[in-house]
Amino acid sequence: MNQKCIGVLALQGAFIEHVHHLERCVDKYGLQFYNGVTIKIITVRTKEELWQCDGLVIPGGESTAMSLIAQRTGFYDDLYKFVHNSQNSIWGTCAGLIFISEILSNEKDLVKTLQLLHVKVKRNAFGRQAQSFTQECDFSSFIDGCVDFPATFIRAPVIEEILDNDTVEILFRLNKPDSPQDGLIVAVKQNDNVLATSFHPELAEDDLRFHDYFIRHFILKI
Ligand SMILES: NC(=O)CC[C@H](N)C(=O)O
Repeated sequence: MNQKCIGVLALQGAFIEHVHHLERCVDKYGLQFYNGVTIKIITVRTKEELWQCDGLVIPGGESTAMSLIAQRTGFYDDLYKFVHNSQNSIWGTCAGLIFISEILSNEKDLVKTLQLLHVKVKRNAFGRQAQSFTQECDFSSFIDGCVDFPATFIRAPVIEEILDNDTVEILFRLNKPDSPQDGLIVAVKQNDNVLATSFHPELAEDDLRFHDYFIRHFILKI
């Protein structure tokens, strides 16, 4: 059977919102638009669940807690192996982005990252919870016609530096004229299997465009 399984890491954080968005993509677009491929969505807490997957979404939450739980439960090594296999597709959002990154520029000792994405990341780069915001972003350079995506940033990280320009491509820089945040890198991809966003597309109510993009381009490669 032509099936792909997408796991959402459920150790900690905002995983259920990703599950719901992915399930709604499957209900809405499904076989007809996904080249006849059946997509199965599962939550991942164990090695057995992980190794069934073709792709893994690592959600937002708290990267310190996520990495600690992964280490304490002995899951870190499997996660490391899984994400470093280029056959698998990985999407990190917010804390998930931090967890997959190679280097942190601040609070380094608090997170043991998976060292997958060749970038340097700054945690909590926009300040505290109170400085969280939602901004309409034009993603049409990589998602057809998507000129008005409501991207929510919650104690979000930014990508301070791309460490390998051959593999990492900047997808989006913040467009905030007259603000010190203008031009900050908040979405990248690495090769054709790793996606990372500072913001939370799973919190865009009734907007499935980002999850559909992940399924099409990273899981199905269409
Ligand atoms: N919304 C989020 O995922 C916040 C990330 C959190 N600030 C961290 O460092 O892990």
